[in-house]
Amino acid sequence: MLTVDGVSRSFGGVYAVRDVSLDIADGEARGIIGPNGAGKSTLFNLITGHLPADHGTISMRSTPLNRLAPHRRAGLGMSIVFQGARVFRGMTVRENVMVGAHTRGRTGFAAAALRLPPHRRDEREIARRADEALARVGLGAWAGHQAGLLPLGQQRSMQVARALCAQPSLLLLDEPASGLRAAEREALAVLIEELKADGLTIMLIEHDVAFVTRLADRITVLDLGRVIAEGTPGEVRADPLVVSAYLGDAS
Ligand SMILES: Nc1ncnc2c1ncn2[C@@H]1O[C@H](COP(=O)(O)OP(=O)(O)OP(=O)(O)O)[C@@H](O)[C@H]1O
Repeated sequence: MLTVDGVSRSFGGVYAVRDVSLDIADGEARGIIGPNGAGKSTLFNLITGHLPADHGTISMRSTPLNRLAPHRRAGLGMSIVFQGARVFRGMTVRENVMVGAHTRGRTGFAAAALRLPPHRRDEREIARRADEALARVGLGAWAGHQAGLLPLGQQRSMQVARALCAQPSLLLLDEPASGLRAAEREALAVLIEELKADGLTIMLIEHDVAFVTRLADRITVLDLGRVIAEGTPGEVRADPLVVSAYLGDAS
């Protein structure tokens, strides 16, 4: 599905991501863990095209991505839920989700967010897709409600629906469980399991090792921008390098 080959990115001479290579199989759930500042979010931004790489190549289903802008990559089936993704609180849940489809539609994300006049036919189709995505994450009944009224856990599901509205084959989730209470985490974990069962390929950045261990087929561990370990959750947790760099007492 996705191949990252020797990718590096530095800021002011300091590597945020250094010579990282990954191969994500179709239908795989890949966890990305590592201490603060390890380069996890930067890696996602390199994959989505929100940041250009200094070196290396990224390809999706053998299509080289390096020269493609984020919306072109989205068009190839890649969708991201950013860390702390924005909720338009005064808009309805459906409208919040429709914003996601505009990354693939003719009208842009900004126009959607500002509610500029869209193309009508596009708009009907996008509303239909948004309702489908909302039903998929269990928020069908909330479509017409103001997004700001949703509890945090359901706002997170709404953001997943926003990403699903673009009909991705690869879904990137950057710390989707952060700030959620135990019951909300559990609901999100079940949703991610269901999406995986539907055949979606998933990349998941998460600090909560138990959460990522439960969901990931394989885990990649970053430290100081480099991959220091990769394997099944069991292999990674047993790796002495990982224990000293990251897991510490949590292992
Ligand atoms: N736009 C930027 N400008 C300058 N430095 C940056 C930028 N983005 C990231 N960095 C630096 O790159 C390194 C990696 O940051 P990144 O946010 O990718 O780590 P992370 O593993 O996602 O961390 P966290 O778990 O805290 O979210 C850090 O040292 C960070 O300060």
